[in-house]
Amino acid sequence: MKFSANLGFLWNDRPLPAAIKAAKEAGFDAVECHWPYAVPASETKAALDETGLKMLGLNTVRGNVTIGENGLSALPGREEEARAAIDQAIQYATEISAGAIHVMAGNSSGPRARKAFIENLVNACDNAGSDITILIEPLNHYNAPGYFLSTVEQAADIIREVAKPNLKLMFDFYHVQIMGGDVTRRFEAALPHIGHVQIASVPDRGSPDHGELDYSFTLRRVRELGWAQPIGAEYLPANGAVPDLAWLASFKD
Ligand SMILES: O=C(O)C(=O)[C@@H](O)CO
Ligand SMILES: [Mg+2]
Repeated sequence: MKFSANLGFLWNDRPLPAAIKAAKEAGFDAVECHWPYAVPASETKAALDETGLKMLGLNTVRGNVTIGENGLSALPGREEEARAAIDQAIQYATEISAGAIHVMAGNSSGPRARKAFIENLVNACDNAGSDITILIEPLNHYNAPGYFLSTVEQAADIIREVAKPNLKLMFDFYHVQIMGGDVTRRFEAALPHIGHVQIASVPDRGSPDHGELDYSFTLRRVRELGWAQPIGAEYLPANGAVPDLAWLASFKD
């Protein structure tokens, strides 16, 4: 299997270009991040070019994080800000040839929120073009209480309704296990919609070699089902930002 280092959590104690180089030295096949915007895209691109790693994805900004905002795209009345966040992400992703943008929904619920989310996703898919995948990710209700999107089934409904070929599901096993479990069957059912896969141990969101999910089984099944893209290692290192990587050698090709 191939793995992508999620630099939102791994090596997040250093500037993004240095984190990209650390991921390369550690043997990752790709990288992904959360919010790279403080670093000029030219600097991120230079590190990607130097290491030969691809940036698989980045997120749209969350809004006012000091009051707990967690995305803008499913917030009725905030359409202008949501569009600006999507435009910003598309521009950055284009400059660094990133593969995907995770459009963050935000904390909301109900039909007006759904309508706003769908309209923003249509706009994101149309403006991103065919080289950039737009991702939506269900988040669990412990880490993201009140988040608009919490299950893969809800996300699949939205993907069907938006009906754009470049809209896909971010299937994060950590969140999916917490929100109902049965992860292997649900992965298989969602497979046609999946655009990226992420992992972490449950419930502590640590390295994927412990906890209630057995990734040596789960990832074997993921591979048997034909998934060949790098899997995002999105976990919280046990001792700060430098990750424990014993798991990587045992899971990698
Ligand atoms: O929290 C996650 O899981 C993610 O993948 C992030 O991109 C959302 O902040
Ligand atoms: Mg995730």
